[in-house]
Amino acid sequence: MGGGRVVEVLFVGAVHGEEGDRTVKKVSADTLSVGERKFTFDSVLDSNSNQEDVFHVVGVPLVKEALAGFNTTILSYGQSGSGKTYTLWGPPSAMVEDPSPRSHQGIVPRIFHMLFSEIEREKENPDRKHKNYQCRCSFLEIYNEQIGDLLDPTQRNLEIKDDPKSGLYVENLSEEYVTSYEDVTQILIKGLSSRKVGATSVNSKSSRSHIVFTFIIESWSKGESSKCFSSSKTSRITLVDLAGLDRDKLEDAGRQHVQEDKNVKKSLSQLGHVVNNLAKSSQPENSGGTPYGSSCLTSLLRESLGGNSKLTVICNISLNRHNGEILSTLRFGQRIKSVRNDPMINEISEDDVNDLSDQIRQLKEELIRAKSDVYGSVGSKNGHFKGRNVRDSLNQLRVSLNRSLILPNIDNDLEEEVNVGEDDIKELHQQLQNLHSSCDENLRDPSDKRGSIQSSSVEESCEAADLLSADDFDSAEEMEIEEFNESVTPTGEPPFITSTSRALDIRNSITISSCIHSPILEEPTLSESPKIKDTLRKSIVATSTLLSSQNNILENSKSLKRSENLRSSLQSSKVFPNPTESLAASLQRGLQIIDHHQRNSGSDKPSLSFSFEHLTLKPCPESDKVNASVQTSNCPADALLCSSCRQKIDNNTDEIEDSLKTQMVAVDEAKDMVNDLTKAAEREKELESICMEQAAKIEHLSSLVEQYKNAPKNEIVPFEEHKDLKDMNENMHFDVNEKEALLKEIQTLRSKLQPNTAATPNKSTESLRSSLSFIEFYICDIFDDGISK
Ligand SMILES: Nc1ncnc2c1ncn2[C@@H]1O[C@H](COP(=O)(O)OP(=O)(O)OP(=O)(O)O)[C@@H](O)[C@H]1O
Repeated sequence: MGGGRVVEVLFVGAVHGEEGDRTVKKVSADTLSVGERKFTFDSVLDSNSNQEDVFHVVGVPLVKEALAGFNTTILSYGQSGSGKTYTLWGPPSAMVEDPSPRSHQGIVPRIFHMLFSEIEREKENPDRKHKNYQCRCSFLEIYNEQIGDLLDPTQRNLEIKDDPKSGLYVENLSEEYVTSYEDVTQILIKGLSSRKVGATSVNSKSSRSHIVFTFIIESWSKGESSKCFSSSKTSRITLVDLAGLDRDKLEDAGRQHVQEDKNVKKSLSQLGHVVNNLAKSSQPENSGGTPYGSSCLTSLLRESLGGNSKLTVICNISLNRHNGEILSTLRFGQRIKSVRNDPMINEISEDDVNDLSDQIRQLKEELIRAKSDVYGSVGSKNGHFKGRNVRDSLNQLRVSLNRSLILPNIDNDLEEEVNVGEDDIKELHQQLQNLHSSCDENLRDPSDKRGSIQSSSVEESCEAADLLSADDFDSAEEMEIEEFNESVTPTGEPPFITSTSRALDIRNSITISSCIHSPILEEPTLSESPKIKDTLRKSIVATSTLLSSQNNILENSKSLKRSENLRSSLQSSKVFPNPTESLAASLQRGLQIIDHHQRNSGSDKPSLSFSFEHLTLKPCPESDKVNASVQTSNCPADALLCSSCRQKIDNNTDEIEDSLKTQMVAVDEAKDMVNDLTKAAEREKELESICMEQAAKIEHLSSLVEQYKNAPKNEIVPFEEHKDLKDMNENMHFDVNEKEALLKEIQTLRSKLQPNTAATPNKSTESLRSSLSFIEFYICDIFDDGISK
């Protein structure tokens, strides 16, 4: 037994005679035997001892402990008629007597006689004249599992309430302030006279209820230099007289008696459960599963059993009772002896209060600042980031990241096509007509071998070109799809999707299609732009989206500018007399259009973008054109190009694929970043919640300190509130590790935004870095200047 945990068990009673074949004997000052079995307690008193002896063993230590600031409890336990009431209170007639060794006065009046004597002595002590006491008491009984007020018998069936500040209390239980021993004895007499009594087989005035007398002492020591007090102590004395069990049934016991007996038995059984549980766990912190709430008695004794109180249990036995009852009482004494309580001096010093007061003032100021920062209506103290909070910033960050995630998606690149305007298309149409004219000229030269080879094809192409008009573009996309489907080979591969066409396909702006449906096109004579044939009208693919949004696009100054650029690009194109050269040039222009468009559209979007500059094809030298013409027999798109161009396109396709891989890496990084930021947002939410909790604590602490500092000294402040102050003070601090963790998160995010991070666009990077800086600022603001200590 140590660490301030004290459970004293005394044996009090008439120890004499024999019970059956077993003799009950006091063996020593702390041991008794029942037959061969020995029981050791802190003290054993027999019939040779009187009330004064019991008081010296139990009462005197209690008074000293109570005045020192400890909570104390006496629990009187034993079978009916064993002397519990006699030991505690004594006969009513003796209550008003002056205590004397010979008096039958119980230990309770003796305790209060001594207590007030001590208080008076303290007051008269010139060294301690600044010490003041206030005492108040209550008296209740638990009868048939209902709480009644013994000082106001009209108050029946009172309820136990749980207050977060002061703990459990009995609602509406009257309290009497007392200033003298006489005051207390009057109250004891009044309360005891109201107690339910009845006849048992061994006690004509047996107590039918458990009674609890509670006495609270508060003291203030004034400091020499202080206007208030230097320390305050509060202690509670709890005196419990249990109803006794009567195992012998009275023959004429009525229904009421049976009910009383049943309730007494039940509540004592639940007390035994609680004690067993506490004895097993033996550590207050392990008493979480203790069934205190199983009865009114155990609920009210929560602090006395395993809590903040010094506990004394008086086990009364009478040899007139059954052997089993004696053993039962002794076993209870043994079990409760191993219960560990955790008593402490309930004191609060002026320094504590001043510290708390300062802390509260500081916290209040910081809370106001933190609130204004969190909710952002007035901005931070430095005037930065007005009207924003961290979550807003994170949301913006997330939106920015999402944009970056979407734009590299190849499937969505159709948007790039949309920006080709109607005028651009018309210009292209004009370009085709020019090519058509060129084609006609070639046809008119029969001496040109290449021209004759090309003739049928070109004728077909020219027919196609004739059919091409601006209106035809309305259905261009649909036709493109149909054509593409038709051109898929039995192996499932589009026959003319070469490396070049794949590269173009990626850009989705120009599609090179072959003329496989025309036998003419089987000839290697395709020397014009692929737009010549009707099915090739879709060589420039204008999506329906594009057409439907033309007006909007044209109204947009940027789009208009792009259109103008495109137009001038097209207008500057010359018509090539040679069909192959013309085709190559057409391809080149198409690529230039795409390139130009990509660069322009990329300039106003913080998106990832491809550079197609490296894909631009130059017109082939004349020597290569002849070869190219020969190679067009199977009409694959790349077959229309020279070998060096093809090689270049192949290489470029690889570059695009590499570029795509890079974009995918960037997408993954961005996704990781979003995840990280989501976590950071959740942390920020937790931080805000901590702020709110802190606010509640501050409010409460503030009211408590104000109460202490401003209340007149003759007012009573409940003890629980002192304790609360201490507890809250201990829990007041923020964990500085939280700040470090948050800043580390920010650092990690920032490292992902370094300029060398693959494919992260500058504009987005700047935005992200700015957001991170704001979050970092916010965290430092909260922790460094704010609530942390
Ligand atoms: N040590 C003692 N000296 C003289 N009389 C005693 C002593 N102990 C008990 N008595 C008397 O025995 C009777 C029963 O005692 P008491 O009422 O205190 O028992 P109890 O344990 O409180 O019983 P119950 O549980 O039934 O209320 C009383 O009349 C009391 O005066």
